[in-house]
Amino acid sequence: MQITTFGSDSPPFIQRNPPSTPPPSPVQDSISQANQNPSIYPAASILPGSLAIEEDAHIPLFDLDDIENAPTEIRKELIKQFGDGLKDIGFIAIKAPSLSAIIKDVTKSMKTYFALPLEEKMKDWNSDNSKGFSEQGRETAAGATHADRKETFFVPPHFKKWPQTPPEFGQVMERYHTELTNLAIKVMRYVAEYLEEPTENVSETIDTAYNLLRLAYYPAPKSEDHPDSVWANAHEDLNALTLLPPTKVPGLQLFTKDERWLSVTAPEGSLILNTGLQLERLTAGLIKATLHRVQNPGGKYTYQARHSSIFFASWAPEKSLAPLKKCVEKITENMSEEERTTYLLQYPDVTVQENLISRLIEMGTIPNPTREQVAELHQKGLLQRPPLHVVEEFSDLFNS
Ligand SMILES: O=C(O)CCC(=O)C(=O)O
Ligand SMILES: [Fe+2]
Repeated sequence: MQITTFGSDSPPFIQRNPPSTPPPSPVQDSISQANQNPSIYPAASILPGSLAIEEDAHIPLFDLDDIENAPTEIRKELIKQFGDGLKDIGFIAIKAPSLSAIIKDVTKSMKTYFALPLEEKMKDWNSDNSKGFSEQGRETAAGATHADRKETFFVPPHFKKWPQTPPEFGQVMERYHTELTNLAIKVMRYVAEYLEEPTENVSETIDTAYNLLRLAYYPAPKSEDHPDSVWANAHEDLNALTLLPPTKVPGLQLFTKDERWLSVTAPEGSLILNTGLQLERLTAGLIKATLHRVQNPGGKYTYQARHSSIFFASWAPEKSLAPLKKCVEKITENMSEEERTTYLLQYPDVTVQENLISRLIEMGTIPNPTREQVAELHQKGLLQRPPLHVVEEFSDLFNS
């Protein structure tokens, strides 16, 4: 099965929404609390400044050239800081001045495109929502009461049906896709070095063929918008790693380990980098996918729109996400044998593709999975948080 062509409500493969029912596992506590407790997982509001996140996450900024050119001992230290940033905060920034020109072109093209009348953009809509344009209201996070307030243009690998306006759109996006694939491969080499793994275990199958680009236009809030509707509801990314340029209008927020929402910003000429569920599985949770969302920050930005170009790097569908031995040793070193066994149940030996399908079922994006699909995924230790209707339909499988 092709991974990017599921019939779904939303472009698949990108985000894991927080589950509507809190997960039982202790390691998911922060997420489940976030869902249950409105004071730490507040509904968004567009009222000026009402929920403005003024506190910045202060994500660390790295220069990959510094790492590359550093003498051995300093390189070791820089790699440690780089990996610890991903492990402890989940988001870092990397300097990318050579990409400034293409990022400018991408932003210009997408601004022109999204400013077109809706009827025009709808010509680029595809019924399976897995590529091209999607209008507002197409994507609702599981458990959320309102759809994300955004329009998107989704560019899967080998995309060919480019919009006519602006004429350079396709060429610009293809160039951006290639540049960011190269950068993702480079970043993964540093991740491998941090994990003390051979490069091929980590960066090998990051390839243009699996990487996806999502252009997002978040319209300026209007006074008639429902106060609970946000630009993008809280989620974790499903892929291996995500790269995105900082935007003029802020709005990206991460959920910290001590359960606070903080704003994610980075200097111009850099890219923000966060990691997704594929890397979480491969590292047995050593580098976890961090919960994040996008919402208008209020204040002087209250009535401003936002444009964002998000690049999702992924491994090949057949790659095994069985946790790497060294990562397992590190993360479980202080656990008892029993704790270790329980902990590792959440990271079974599954492929990228199996993980993706199970997540899409959990999110409701594949609403009617077959009995065979459910049985196989459940037997592999996936579908740990199945939607209620799936449990009811296949209760014998879940009770066995
Ligand atoms: O627009 C952004 O800043 C991030 C969007 C995002 O998290 C996503 O599309 O997965
Ligand atoms: Fe995301």
